[in-house]
Amino acid sequence: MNATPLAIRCRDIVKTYDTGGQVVTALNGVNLDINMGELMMLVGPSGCGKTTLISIIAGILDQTSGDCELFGENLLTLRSKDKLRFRAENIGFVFQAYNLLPALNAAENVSVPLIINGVKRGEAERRAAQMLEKVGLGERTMSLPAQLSGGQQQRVAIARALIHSPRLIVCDEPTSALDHESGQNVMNLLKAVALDQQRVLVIVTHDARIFNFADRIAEMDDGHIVNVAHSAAELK
Ligand SMILES: Nc1ncnc2c1ncn2[C@@H]1O[C@H](COP(=O)(O)OP(=O)(O)OP(=O)(O)O)[C@@H](O)[C@H]1O
Repeated sequence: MNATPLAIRCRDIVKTYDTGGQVVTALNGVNLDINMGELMMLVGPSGCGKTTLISIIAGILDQTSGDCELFGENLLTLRSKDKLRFRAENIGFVFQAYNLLPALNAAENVSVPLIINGVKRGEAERRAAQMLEKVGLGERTMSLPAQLSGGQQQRVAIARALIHSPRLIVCDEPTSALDHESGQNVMNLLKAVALDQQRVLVIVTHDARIFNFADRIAEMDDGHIVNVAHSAAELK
């Protein structure tokens, strides 16, 4: 018996984009299992399909064929309303460009996922302030994004991704806009605050400086997974 429950199960995933008669095959038969409690990195050259794969895992894109299950749920079969709710409850996102709302202060930005999930504004901002404390920004709850450094903005984005306790945290190039030290801090934070046996982290990155934080690294090329390594030393 496998003691580690499966968080993500991808089987024979194919994704084609049809752009005005020209068909691009972005994923060409991807098979991948990711366990609960695991930090999985997806690496590979530009255009190999990393963003497409995390978008399918997170239910933002539908695959052309193949099966993808997230926590035992096949998102393709959900009605769009149920899928939106499932995503809002279960997934947190962290992006390279932080994607904070510039007119909202840090606490307001962090409270957004709670408000989307029906929590009242006052309660949401109280919990957001607590989460900002956890990521070391307790003093900056009222700051606007423009008043924060890149590393601080990324910590606000992490607080926002975690505030509603999602089981999947998806990060697209979370450290590539940061200097080495801020990148290491952000990864330490993600590993310490985000990752436990109830959650799974999937991180798309080109940043070799953070490969050592991964439990496994899936290498992609030309729409395929070509290798799954347990450390940077095993990369092809
Ligand atoms: N919306 C789209 N319409 C048409 N083609 C697309 C679309 N999105 C991606 N593609 C194509 O699909 C392939 C995979 O793209 P994808 O963005 O998933 O790769 P990636 O590995 O994330 O690249 P990068 O590291 O540059 O972000 C590429 O050939 C890309 O041009």
